[in-house]
Amino acid sequence: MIGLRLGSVPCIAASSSSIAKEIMRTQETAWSDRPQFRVVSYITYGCADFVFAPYGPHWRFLKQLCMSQLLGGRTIDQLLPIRREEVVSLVRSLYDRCKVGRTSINMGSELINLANNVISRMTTSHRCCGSDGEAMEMRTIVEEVAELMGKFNMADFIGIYKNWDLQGFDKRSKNIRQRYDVMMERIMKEKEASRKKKSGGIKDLLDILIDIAEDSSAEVRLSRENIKSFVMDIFVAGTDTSAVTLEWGLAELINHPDILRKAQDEIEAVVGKKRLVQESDAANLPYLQAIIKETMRLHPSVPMIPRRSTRDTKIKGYDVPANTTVFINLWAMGRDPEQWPEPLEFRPERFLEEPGQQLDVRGQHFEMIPFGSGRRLCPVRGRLWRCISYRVRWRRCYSASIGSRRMGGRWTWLKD
Ligand code: HEM
Repeated sequence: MIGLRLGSVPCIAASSSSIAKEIMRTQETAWSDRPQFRVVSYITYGCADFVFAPYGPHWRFLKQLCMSQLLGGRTIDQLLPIRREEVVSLVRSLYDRCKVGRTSINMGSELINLANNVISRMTTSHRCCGSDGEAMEMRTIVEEVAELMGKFNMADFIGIYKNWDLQGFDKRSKNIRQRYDVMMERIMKEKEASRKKKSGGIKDLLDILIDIAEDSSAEVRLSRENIKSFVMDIFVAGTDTSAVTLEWGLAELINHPDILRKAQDEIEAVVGKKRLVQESDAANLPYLQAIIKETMRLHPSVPMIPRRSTRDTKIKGYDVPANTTVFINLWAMGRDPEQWPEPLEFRPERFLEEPGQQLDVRGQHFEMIPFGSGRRLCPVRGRLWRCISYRVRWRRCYSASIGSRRMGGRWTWLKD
């Protein structure tokens, strides 16, 4: 654990599973808040969303909605056909392009499109990568938000910079929010008009949110800002994370043909060659699951989880004042030699063979918490993302022909 002061803000960098456990489990109630960064505050209508909502009654209400309705098992199951259609459409398009000898395909952008389309159709019933300008605008906004949120903003840490926009982040955030607001107003008005005309059918997440906002007996009335910022949450929290994980997984498989072969063998044995893998097959594909865990261990798509203390606490005997920001460093935890023998090796077998390493990723085993832990654990935690896609910081382009050759010239598990 390292305690430091970033400007005027006391911070802790936590890089071991025992400290993560102390913060996220033993002292959970003191550490369930998130730091209020300036860019985030602009973009989320003053933290009216879920991801950055202060820990309190509003967050609790949204959490309960997420678990019971918005991202609950029933909704996720009802929206399965959307995920399946998008995955099949990508696989067909890759296969067709390989067949006509297209030499290189940028898998990073294919996978981010896939993740965007799945999230967009589940949320608003519209594809994100359609030809219309609105779809592209949503994608651009999500990319800009993700980029801005990842930057170090001096105004968050150094008091004298609070009133100056030296890095131009305030201006950019206001511009993004304005564009997003115009677009969401249009989408919501269309949705409200279409809801008047038809009833019944499968509801997307925006339908569910509008239902709740119109429910006069609801414990908390959702405002328009709450709805817009929640939709933004789903896009920002759901697309890049899923896409990055999948792209790293592909990169590791291409670089480890023996592991790829084993995964193919498992799929051929369990699923056969006549159909595509389905979400429901996952439980019977332990080696594939181990590959995904190993990918998340080495390449967590959320490398640092930010939390904030709401009262004075003690961590490992040290006094930690209220309003301290902690960065839980999942990247370092996944590479900790104390926990992982040969930590830099990509070896999925460690999750199947080695005693004590049969970990799951739902926040109970602190050696590896890619979805976080405790009350603020990711509500999806491995349910939805399995079927979506990928993107990454380095090595953006992969050659589909290399992938195909490495798979023995056949897209065996991809082929319908
Ligand atoms: C590989 C995919 C994903 C990973 C690795 C991931 C990881 C995470 C992590 C580490 C957190 C912080 C947890 C904490 O503070 O303890 C989080 C929070 C969250 N994630 Fe995910 N996530 C993924 C996919 C998704 C998807 C697909 C969605 C939505 C459709 C989503 C929605 C959220 C939300 C709403 C929160 C905030 C929860 C809260 O603050 O109470 N995530 N996620």
